[in-house]
Amino acid sequence: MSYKAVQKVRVKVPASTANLGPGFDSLGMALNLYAWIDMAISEQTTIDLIGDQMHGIPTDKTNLIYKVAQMVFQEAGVSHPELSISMYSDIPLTRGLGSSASAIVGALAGANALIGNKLTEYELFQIASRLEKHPDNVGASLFGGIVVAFWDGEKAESIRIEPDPNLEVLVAIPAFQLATEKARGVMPKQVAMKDAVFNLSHSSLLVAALITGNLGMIRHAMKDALHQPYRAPLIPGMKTLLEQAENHGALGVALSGAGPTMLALVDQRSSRKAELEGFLKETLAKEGIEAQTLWLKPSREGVTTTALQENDGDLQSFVDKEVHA
Ligand SMILES: Nc1ncnc2c1ncn2[C@@H]1O[C@H](COP(=O)(O)OP(=O)(O)OP(=O)(O)O)[C@@H](O)[C@H]1O
Ligand SMILES: N[C@@H](CCO)C(=O)O
Repeated sequence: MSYKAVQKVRVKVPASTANLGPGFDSLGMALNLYAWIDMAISEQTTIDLIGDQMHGIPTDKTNLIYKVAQMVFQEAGVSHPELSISMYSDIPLTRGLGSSASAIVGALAGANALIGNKLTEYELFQIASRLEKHPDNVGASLFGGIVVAFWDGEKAESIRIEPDPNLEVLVAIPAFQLATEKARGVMPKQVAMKDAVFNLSHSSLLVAALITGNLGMIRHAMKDALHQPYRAPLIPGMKTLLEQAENHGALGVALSGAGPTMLALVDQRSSRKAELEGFLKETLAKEGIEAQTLWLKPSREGVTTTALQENDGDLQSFVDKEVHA
């Protein structure tokens, strides 16, 4: 991490999947699907959103990235009211792949780089958790790998786990959006003790399986009684996928974050990948849901920043040359 203030910075931030089934609001994994943000201190604020992914995102000072950057400056006791911001993202919005967390973490890291990293990663994690109100997506986007975390309303703590090298991730991204707020709204305010114990034991077992590389245990551990049963009616086909994907080659299956994306963990050595992908797509199609499938890997790296020089190209040309190369 650089401690020298820079004029212009390029941020690369990974997508993330939260919960991994039983770890509601406490487990997250960074994925190798990325967003990029260029940020510079400027005379006048401009916000340039590149690509098809960003429909509906404001381009004035109400923009989340602008607002989060200002929080960093305020926390560090500096004033930079005008910023030039460009963003490009391959992370679909409002689908359960942590788009809001990527925007928050990207903005925190970018603004912090512009002021010579005055805030620590731990401080950024506190701000990010406060903003998202849960630490799972932001922890994964910030630290990379698999993150086990809590946020108690005041502070967040986390430990990062190195993902097993054989872990691969298949996501099925439905063509409709589901806001986290809506998917949290269907959950009960109180849960039965037996469901709490169910999740404690399964989440703990899942963490142990991920740490020890016991991939065969994932099918037993990746079960949830706290949020998926309530969210299933919002995603037709989800119940069938949860019940049957393991019979088609998945190590385990879960709703990704607040959905609607469905996620399967897969051993990359599996010979049944095509079968699993077909099963996910066909199950959703039977319910009239068109879904895009993507094969991903855990992203070992969290958010990174690179100082840009005057003559470095803009984000659009970087995306054309490097991302879509
Ligand atoms: N680059 C961005 N700039 C500004 N706002 C963004 C950006 N990306 C996401 N958002 C905001 O975050 C909202 C999506 O957040 P939401 O928590 O509902 O879904 P998600 O983060 O994609 O999924 P999940 O949290 O379930 O993984 C968008 O509707 C938008 O308001
Ligand atoms: N843990 C969160 C992730 C979505 O932002 C949830 O499931 O609501």
